Amino acid sequence: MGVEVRVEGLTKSFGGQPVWSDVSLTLPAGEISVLLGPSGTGKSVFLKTLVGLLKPDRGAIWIEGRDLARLSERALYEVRKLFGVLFQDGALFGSMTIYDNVAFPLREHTRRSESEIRAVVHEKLEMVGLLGAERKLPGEISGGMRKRAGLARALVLDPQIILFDEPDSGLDPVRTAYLNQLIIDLNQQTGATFLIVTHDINTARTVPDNIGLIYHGHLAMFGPREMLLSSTEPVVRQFLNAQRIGPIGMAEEKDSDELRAEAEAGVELPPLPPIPLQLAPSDGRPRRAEQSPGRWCEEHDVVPPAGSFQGVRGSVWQPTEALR
Ligand SMILES: Nc1ncnc2c1ncn2[C@@H]1O[C@H](COP(=O)(O)OP(=O)(O)OP(=O)(O)O)[C@@H](O)[C@H]1O
Repeated sequence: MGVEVRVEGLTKSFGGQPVWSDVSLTLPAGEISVLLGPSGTGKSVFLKTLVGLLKPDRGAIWIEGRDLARLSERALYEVRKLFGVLFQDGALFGSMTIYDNVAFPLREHTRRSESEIRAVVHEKLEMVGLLGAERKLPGEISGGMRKRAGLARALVLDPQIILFDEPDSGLDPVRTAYLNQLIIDLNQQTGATFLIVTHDINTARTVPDNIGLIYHGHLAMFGPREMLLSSTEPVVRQFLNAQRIGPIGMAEEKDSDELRAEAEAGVELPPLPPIPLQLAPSDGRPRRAEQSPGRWCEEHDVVPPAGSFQGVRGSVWQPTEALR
């Protein structure tokens, strides 16, 4: 089962320039959370700070009673084993086969024999639908397969927390749909706590249990999926509708003159799109943190956007098919 990650008042700057300040949120154990935000707002920096690759200026990251921000390098080395990270491009070693790439953390961090390693590597490659590709080099497989290989490598130490940095970047919509289903199924199988950084609105709307939005150096919002998807905050509406109208500009934030001009021109953001159903696991069982659709809205007296919670849930993922 995954572990809770509690972030309190986290601030990170480079050369005196804050990337984001005072970020507080809790990733509930075993749930899937998504982090959204315009480009350059520091989402990757946030993931790197969580895993201890970057040190925050202030604040705490509580995991199992330990504050990662205050641990020594040695203690951090141990805590890092709780994490699996899927970097944007899979971050595979180009000269190593897929098998050796996936085996790498086991050879580095454990004393397992080669036959034990083989069993784990095969198990994880099977989980991501890559059995049969072991002898290939990263350059010989597609971008989607490289991401799967990166994911298999992220899984070999049985992490409690898995961080995904834009898993869908560079993938076509069909591959993105396969990958999203794989993410749901892996969460179902492993019970680990997932945090996904993505720009894909469809992923953000259907995959997570919780959503956060970083904007203008702060965490604008973080909470259950329905809270964000029904929010009337202009920045949320603009982002979810992929509009130019609203507070987010080309170079991050629009100034007050630009916003006034928009208001005077009478341009308005369109209403929020309907809230879709969450993706369902392929095993036909409910998601680990399943809530009935519309429950959060009902409990908080929020009227969801018209047409919400309609349609058919889920799809069946076939690993062998995904390889082709
Ligand atoms: N090691 C570093 N040293 C100095 N500045 C850095 C470092 N890493 C990131 N930055 C800066 O921090 C800011 C946030 O970068 P980051 O890559 O986290 O944004 P992002 O939200 O993930 O962007 P995108 O969505 O485009 O991937 C950028 O201005 C970047 O130049």
